[in-house]
Amino acid sequence: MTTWKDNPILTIEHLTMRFGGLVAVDDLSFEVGRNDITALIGPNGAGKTTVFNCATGFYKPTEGRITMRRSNEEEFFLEQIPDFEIARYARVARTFQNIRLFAGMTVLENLMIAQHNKLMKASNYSISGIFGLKSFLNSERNSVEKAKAWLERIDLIDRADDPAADLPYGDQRRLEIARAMCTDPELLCLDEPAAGLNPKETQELNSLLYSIRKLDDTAVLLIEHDMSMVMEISDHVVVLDYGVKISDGDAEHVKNDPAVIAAYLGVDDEEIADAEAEAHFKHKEEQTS
Ligand SMILES: Nc1ncnc2c1ncn2[C@@H]1O[C@H](COP(=O)(O)OP(=O)(O)OP(=O)(O)O)[C@@H](O)[C@H]1O
Repeated sequence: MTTWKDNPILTIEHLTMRFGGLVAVDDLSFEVGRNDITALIGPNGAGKTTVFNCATGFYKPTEGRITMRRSNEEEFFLEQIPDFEIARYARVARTFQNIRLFAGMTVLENLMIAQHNKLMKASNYSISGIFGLKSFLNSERNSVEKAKAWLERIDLIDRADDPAADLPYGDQRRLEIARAMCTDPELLCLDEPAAGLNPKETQELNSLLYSIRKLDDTAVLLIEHDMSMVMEISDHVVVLDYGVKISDGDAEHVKNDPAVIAAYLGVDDEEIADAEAEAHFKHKEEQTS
């Protein structure tokens, strides 16, 4: 079995991001495996979204290197290139914490618009599309087919012509992922994909992520607070606290790492149990006095 160290698609080295006096990410290094689902976890404000924003061109890091290695062996230093090049050439796609579908467009149109760049190229960036240029028509047909195939996969083909805003929340989340997948990414970055989902929707999301890893050769990097989901689906987990990496390994390793337990709870279970017993005792004493 290969690991993230043997075959990384993304390598983050000494990444630091400062906002004035605040160090949001502090000398962070880790790898994302090409065949893995990798989770970036940590308490609120740990710096997870800042890492995503640096890797996808929304922020220019203060220091550090972020190397994306495509399957054709091309390398891109993501900290140096603009966000549209990261998506188009380095093939990194992302979703955000809040849903960003085009609510008034149909479900199918949302997947078509993700393929806009390809269609523009086929039209030679001119009005050739209007005159029915063959290359444009072929490209348009392929885009519709791809969009429909994704709707089949996420079980929304029957809702293709409905406005995206009419879908239940869990379906909107999966549609966003399908939209990102329509850009043919090699690395898919998902910011809290399970937030707000019920257990059934979380299971549907997990199946989708497993299938993306297996069928699409796309690595998945996700930020998530739902620990049971993270521990179930992740091959690799990286834990941040106050911008610093405190643990890095498989789910089993991270789950049992005292540094992680302390970061999430502040204190260990025994101390919590003792404190609860003491509070209970005091309460009883107050009642009897
Ligand atoms: N644009 C910004 N300007 C100033 N401070 C920022 C900016 N973006 C993030 N921060 C700060 O950087 C720190 C890390 O924030 P970040 O959003 O990356 O954390 P997070 O781990 O994603 O948190 P959460 O789980 O709550 O989403 C926080 O203290 C946050 O306030």
